[in-house]
Order: sequence, then structure tokens, then C-alpha cells
Amino acid sequence: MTRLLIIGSLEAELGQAARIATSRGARLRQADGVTSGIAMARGEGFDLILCDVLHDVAWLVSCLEAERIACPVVACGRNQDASAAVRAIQAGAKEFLPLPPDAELIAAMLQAAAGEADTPVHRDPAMAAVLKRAEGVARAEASVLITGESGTGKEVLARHIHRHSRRADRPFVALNCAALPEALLESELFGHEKGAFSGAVAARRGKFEQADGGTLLLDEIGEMDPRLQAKILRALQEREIDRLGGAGPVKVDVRILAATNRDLAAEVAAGRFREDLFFRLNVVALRVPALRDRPDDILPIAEHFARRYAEANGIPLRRFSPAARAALLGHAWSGNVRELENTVHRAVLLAEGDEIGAEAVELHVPAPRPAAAAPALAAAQPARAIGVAALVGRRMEEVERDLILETLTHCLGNRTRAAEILGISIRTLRNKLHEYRATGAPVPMAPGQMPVAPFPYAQLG
Ligand SMILES: Nc1ncnc2c1ncn2[C@@H]1O[C@H](COP(=O)(O)OP(=O)(O)OP(=O)(O)O)[C@@H](O)[C@H]1O
Repeated sequence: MTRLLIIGSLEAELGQAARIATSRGARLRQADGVTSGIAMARGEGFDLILCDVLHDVAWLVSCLEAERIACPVVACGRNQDASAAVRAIQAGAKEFLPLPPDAELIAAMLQAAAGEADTPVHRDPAMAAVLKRAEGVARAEASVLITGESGTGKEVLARHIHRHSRRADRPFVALNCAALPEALLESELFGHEKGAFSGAVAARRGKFEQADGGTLLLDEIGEMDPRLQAKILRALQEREIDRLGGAGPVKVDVRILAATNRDLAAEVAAGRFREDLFFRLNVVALRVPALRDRPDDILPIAEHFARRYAEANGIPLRRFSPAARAALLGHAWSGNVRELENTVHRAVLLAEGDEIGAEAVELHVPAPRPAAAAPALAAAQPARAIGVAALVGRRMEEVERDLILETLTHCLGNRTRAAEILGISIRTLRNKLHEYRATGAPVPMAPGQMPVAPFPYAQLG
């Protein structure tokens, strides 16, 4: 069920949008202005905020960012109001919904905000087996540890488990544990009282409380600091949490799903992950295979995204040409489904003619690693020496910045994959990107943030 907040008066066309959304199963809350909307968002989790352009969308987006409330904002306004739409998108709204509202567009937005289509797209027996196992354990209350390479669909699988669980009509809340520094992650998870630390201007419920009765996905749990690991363990064992600055424990009823692309058993062996928490999370283990290990999924998933991005951009649906199919099937997909999604997205926009041809399918072939690429080490050394010689005279931090940004571009903006290649933690990578952005350097956007269509905008996810 999608939790929707509408900011604006429900008297006119926005009321129509609200009725369509509730008839499609959304749980709706309404606020008269940005200030009251933010106050609601602090206390409850929302999957989507729909804000009338009569209100200050830019301020809304910056308040959400400042308070680290992760929720997409869709601006809406009269169809002919193109300049307001452009302003809203520039202000950080994810899309513009023209009013009067189109029922199908609202349905697509709600579905995108809720996470994905009903069942993960699949045809390969390897993926069918994983889904069968997931559905088998969904109705139990046990924690599930989902592993798999970056971009394989771990979050998609977690949502699938939630939808098949007894908690399906309660919230599904996801938190990326690698995205925030430890102190912020703690307040994000457990919430805080007003004044608990400098900057805590208002009380805020954490993800555990937001997910009460439902499911909480702790994504990239392998990155979590040991002190917080202990707190998660306590929440799992005692079924209660402590808000920062709170007077006493708060009871919570949450099923935990955890996801990681690390080998957690190895992390335990290396002393970086608590063994007791590992056992607690690993009651059921599911591994999502890499896309190259389920080749029969490639074309059905590509067709799914071709349909989705054609619809989102108002482009007629086209099939892949035989040569394009061969190219898709022959690629290694080291970035897994996320890379396939980006490739198809681009192909849909680039293709000309009746079919999506091979020339529109731009595949990123990873640069060979020096050791593997060079049979004779001696032959590789002069090339490396030339490359390094060209850097002499440049400042270390500049070279580092260029390497990081190039790697990120190569990974189509995928932070997790870039951090893996660079051999740094995702937190370090995010901090660096923050610094670069502050100096005005162009930082490639993360997948899913890419603006693709000119107004009218209709793409989420
Ligand atoms: N079987 C599938 N059918 C349709 N879309 C999929 C499928 N698997 C993954 N996707 C899409 O691919 C993208 C990546 O999936 P997801 O975020 O679940 O991967 P992940 O393994 O959790 O990635 P990360 O390790 O980076 O957190 C998302 O846009 C998701 O909707």
C-alpha cells in the first residue's frame, strides 16, 4: 500500500487526484501547506508527496533534504502551466503531474513509488527458485538475509516478501545503512526527541516506529558500525527501541529483512560484524543470482523496461531488433539489472525507426584489469609507466577526484559499484562526492535520478 501525502487544497482537481489515489489503494493524508506537511512527514513515513505548485515546492524539497526525509516529491498544477512545471522540476521535484489528473498516470506513479510491479520480472529457473523460496518464507515472522551483487534486485525481492507476508497491508520501510554517517543513521533508525542533539529541532519517529506492524529492510547492513549492530540486536531480541533523548523504551512490532552485497560470514570471521546479529538475521538466507547467471531473465526484463520507459516518455512501444537482442544477450552485465535498466532506458530514448536497433543499445564494456589483461607483466609495465608519467605535475587530490568521477561515470552513476571498483567504502565515496559537488564539479547522478523527459515529466523510480 502506498502512503501518499498531498500538500494543497482538495477542493478542486487535486481532490480528484486524491479520490483516484485512494481508489487505487493508497493511504492518504493531506496538509494545507508545506510547514504542516513537513511536520507530518517527520512523524510518519510517506512513499510519495504530491504538492500543488501553488505552494513552495523548492522550499519543501530543501526542507526534506535538510531533515533527511527521503521521499519523492511530485509537483502538480494546471496542464497549461508549463513554466510552473519547469520551475518545480528545477526545484527538485521528481515529476510534474498535469491537472486535471489522468487516472492511469496516477496509478503508474503510485506503483513506481511503492517500489515495482507486482512480481519481479523473471523467466530463468534460477530466479523462479529464489522467488518460490521467498514466497515460502514470506508468511513466517523470521528475519531474512538477502545477499547478491549490487543491482541484482535485493530490494525488489524484499518488497516481494513483504507483499506475500501477513504484514502486507502495513508499511514497508527501507533504509540504506551505508548512506549516512553513524550518528545520523542512529537517529534515522531509532528516532529522536526534540533537542536530543544540536539540530534536532523537532521530535522525529525513526524507521523502526514508521515500520511498526510492517517490515523494515536494512539495506547494505554489512556497512553498519558495530555499536549500531548491538542496538539492532537489542531491537530484535527485546522488540523495543530507545529514541535518542527519549525517556524510556518504545515497543515496536517490526519484521526485519536485511540485504548486503558483502559476504557477511567473512565479515564475522574478520571481526567486523557481530556473530550473534548475523545468526539472528540469517534465520533464512536468500541469494539473488547475478544477471549473467540467469540469462533467460535478460530479454523479459529488457522488454519490461522498454515498455515502462516508452510509456513514461510518451514514446510508442517498439520491439528490440534481432541484433539488439543478440547484443543484450551477449553482454556481461556486471552492474546487473540496474545496468540493464539504464541501458534500455537510454536505448528507448535514442532509438529511431520502428525497432530498437543495436546502435541504440550502448553497452559499457569494463576496462580490463591490468593483471588479467596482460599475459606478460613486463609488457604491461611500460603502458602503466606512461599513464603515471602523464600525471606528474598534478596534485594528488585532483587525480583522486578525476579517478573517482571517471569510475562513477563508467558505472552509470551506481555508487555501490563504483566504491567496489575503487576499493573504498560507499560512505567515503559519498563524502567525497559531497565535497566535489560543493566545489561545483559535475557529479554523475545515481541511477533513478536521471532526468530523461522534457515536460511533461512522467518518470519515477
Ligand atoms: N526482477 C526484476 N524485475 C524488474 N525490475 C527489477 C528486477 N530486479 C531488479 N529490478 C530493478 O533494478 C533496479 C535495482 O534493483 P534493486 O535496487 O532491488 O537492487 P539491489 O540488489 O537492492 O541493489 P543495491 O545492491 O545497489 O542496493 C531497480 O530499479 C529495480 O526496480
